[in-house]
Amino acid sequence: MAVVGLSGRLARCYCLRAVRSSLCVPALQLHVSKTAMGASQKDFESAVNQVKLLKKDPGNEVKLKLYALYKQATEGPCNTPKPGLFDLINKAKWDAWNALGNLPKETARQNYVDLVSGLRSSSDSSSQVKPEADKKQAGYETLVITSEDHITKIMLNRPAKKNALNTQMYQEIMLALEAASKDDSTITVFTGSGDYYSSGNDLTNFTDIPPGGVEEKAKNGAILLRDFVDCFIDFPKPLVAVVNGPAVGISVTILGLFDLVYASDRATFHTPFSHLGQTPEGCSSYTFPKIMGLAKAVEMLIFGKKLTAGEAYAQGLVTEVFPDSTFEKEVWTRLKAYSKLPRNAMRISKQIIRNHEKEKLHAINAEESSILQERWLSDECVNAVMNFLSQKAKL
Ligand SMILES: CCCC/C=C/CC(=O)SCCNC(=O)CCNC(=O)[C@H](O)C(C)(C)COP(=O)(O)OP(=O)(O)OC[C@H]1O[C@@H](n2cnc3c(N)ncnc32)[C@H](O)[C@@H]1OP(=O)(O)O
Repeated sequence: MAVVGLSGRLARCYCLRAVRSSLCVPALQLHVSKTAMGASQKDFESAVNQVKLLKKDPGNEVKLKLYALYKQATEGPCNTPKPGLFDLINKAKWDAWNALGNLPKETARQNYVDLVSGLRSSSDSSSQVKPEADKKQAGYETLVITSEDHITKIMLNRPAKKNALNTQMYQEIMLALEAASKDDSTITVFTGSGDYYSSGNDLTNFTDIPPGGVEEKAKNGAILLRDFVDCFIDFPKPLVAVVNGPAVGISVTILGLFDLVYASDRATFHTPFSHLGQTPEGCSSYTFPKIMGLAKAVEMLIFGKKLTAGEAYAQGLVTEVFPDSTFEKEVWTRLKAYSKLPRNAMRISKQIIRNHEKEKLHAINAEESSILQERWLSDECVNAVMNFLSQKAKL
């Protein structure tokens, strides 16, 4: 899939269209092996046909699962080369298949049959009221995604690395946002697992140099950054950050694109771009001065002043601060009440509030990404990253 080289927005549209079409019951485009024998094979073939007749689209997660089980059942364990980082669709499919490891073909066949049977019964009873059970969505490695009470919660889940955003996490977040924009939820919530909200960009992202060298690496990084931030600019539903602990770098800057930011009093907000030889992203060069005034934005974005939750609240970046001891309880009670508000009214209100700035934000995002592409090649940035990686420096 040719994502690289297309402009960010076009690439994202292309990519999301491709998710929808290429994951659309992929197993059905392949031939069923006629060599495997037995009743289970017959059930399997029948299940493959039944997928075509489902009344309701089962969603990308389930389609990925079906794809993986189909491949495992017909070809065995995944032994094809891993697609490139930016080949999002094929990588998602490869990851799903590869995650099945050495699952025997017979078991994969059976699991496929069971999954289709479950889908058929839920499809047949789709007019019934669905239970609001907390459901962890499969297929994500760096995120835990649950849907409950009309809230989709996207939890950054690399606590041992302080939820640093590696390339896979950026890509999974984009897929999760696309899915959340279409699901039944009324609001979408980001939070972190463990003691940090997020330590920002994973600095080891800079170490994996492609054959085209550091220039290609920087170019790919700028495309990824632009696509990632575009997803937040375009997200149609109310977006809430539940900032459970310290937040650094890009996890802070994109807060300017959120609709509500709730913070524990343990949270801090740090954008040490100059220290890292880098420059602001996430549209913060525009949103921060607008939110907090030029003087305070400069202190954060140029001089890297770390704000406490109370300071961030005083400057308008945070909606409300809660004591850490009661943070989860108070915030989720509030969000559950909000999630019962009429969905369309909230979505349309968000559009009215945000739409007239969208084009401007996309342009700012493009400019910030392209400036960073140059910065990542500078000695200032390379030295700062090397210092962190060689454990000579921390924030
Ligand atoms: C492609 C899009 C690019 C967009 C660009 C965005 C710009 C930014 O986001 S700039 C911000 C970058 N972030 C940092 O510079 C933070 C670096 N981390 C630290 O300074 C410290 O780890 C910390 C202050 C966040 C936490 O210190 P603490 O002593 O409490 O914990 P550690 O032992 O350092 O961390 C545990 C573990 O996690 C690893 N880690 C933490 N943050 C990052 C990170 N951002 N990138 C890579 N790895 C990180 C840390 O190395 C430790 O790993 P080990 O246990 O393996 O040693």
